[in-house]
Amino acid sequence: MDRDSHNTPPPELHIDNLRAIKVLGKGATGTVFLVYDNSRHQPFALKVVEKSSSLHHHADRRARHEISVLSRLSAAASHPFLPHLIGSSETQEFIYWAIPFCPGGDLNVLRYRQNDHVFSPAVIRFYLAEIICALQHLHERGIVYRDLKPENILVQQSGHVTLTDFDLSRDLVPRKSGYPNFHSDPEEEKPVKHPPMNRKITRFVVPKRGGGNHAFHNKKGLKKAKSARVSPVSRRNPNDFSTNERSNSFVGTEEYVAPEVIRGDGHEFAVDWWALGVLCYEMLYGTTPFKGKNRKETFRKILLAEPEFIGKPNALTDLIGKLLDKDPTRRLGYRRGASEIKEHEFFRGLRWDLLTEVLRPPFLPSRDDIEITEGGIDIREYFQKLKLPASPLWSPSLDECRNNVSLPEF
Ligand SMILES: Nc1ncnc2c1ncn2[C@@H]1O[C@H](COP(=O)(O)OP(=O)(O)OP(=O)(O)O)[C@@H](O)[C@H]1O
Repeated sequence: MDRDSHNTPPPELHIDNLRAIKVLGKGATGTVFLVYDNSRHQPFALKVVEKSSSLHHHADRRARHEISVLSRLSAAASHPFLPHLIGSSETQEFIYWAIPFCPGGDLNVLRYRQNDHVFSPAVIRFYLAEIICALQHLHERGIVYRDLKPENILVQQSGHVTLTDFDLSRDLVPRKSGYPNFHSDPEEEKPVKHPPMNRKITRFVVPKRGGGNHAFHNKKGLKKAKSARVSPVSRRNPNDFSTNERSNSFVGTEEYVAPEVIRGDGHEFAVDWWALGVLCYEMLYGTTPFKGKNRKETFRKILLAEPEFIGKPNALTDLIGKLLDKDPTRRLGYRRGASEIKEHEFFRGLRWDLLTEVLRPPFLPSRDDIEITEGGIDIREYFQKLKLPASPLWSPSLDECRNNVSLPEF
């Protein structure tokens, strides 16, 4: 996003005029605050990225990329299961933008609240249907999401879902005919080996061969990402940032990464359908299908192991199996995109056109979730305090720590 393409923020969206009610979450790049705006009489979520963050290379570029995706998504009528950009701005220190607040938390938190930490097939059907519609909307606009996981699926006040976090998304070139795809790239990537890493801290990119500022060579000459989580934006040189190349960057959250990404074959929209299969499996069984003791084992399983299903095969396990086809060209959704998945038996009888009309989604957030605290948090001060050496007089609240993961450099 260039500076001029920013939506001009309304004056009340200036960071110095905002007081946050609480920290909603912290991700690898940003801190998300709940902000109550008097003039709008409704709260919104404000994602704030520190430009100079020492933890994240090119945090500003990634933030701009996310804003630009959000503003594209908001340009025409916004999609009911995708966020729209309320406004964005920047100061010398921060880039920040506002999106609607989702009081229901994310699907991971919601799953943990269920008995046995799993959702019923009926609930899975509802959420999957909405996620498929959101992905379809992105794919039709040439955007591959690349970061589908329960933590990025938020529940709106209405109980419907919204996808969040677009900084790893990428533009692809549609095929001349049929479902959009990458142009094929004859150059093949070698498999990349990675040290073990925990799921919570695993979003990473291995750059396309020959590129990438943060790549380094290990003893075997294989490139590794220096940072645990470097977005594709930071990997691209300016000429790369166009839409006309197949991506060989390595992106995603370890347990959700598609086999073609690990193989370095270049990847396309089908990675989102793979991740949908993993998500569906996790919602059904409470664990992801290829989880190993460490990253190496997880990747080995992703490449070689078949998902294990418990009990009798049924429409849902059939759907998962077809989404988890290791060959992306045979994977459900590869040929005709979301339409192919919507036609699967698991969704038989579902009125896709009436999804938004469902008045009683499986879970409705309670209205009392928003407590407006006196005074609130001064956002600038919040970041300043983070820079101070740990003091017994001030420490982030549990809420503030919830998603605060440290990122090992390697
Ligand atoms: N609109 C929203 N409403 C409520 N909570 C939100 C909203 N947006 C984000 N959050 C919370 O903030 C957390 C971090 O947000 P987000 O995933 O966008 O940040 P990030 O830095 O890009 O994270 P990641 O590490 O996944 O890249 C989310 O997991 C979620 O808990």
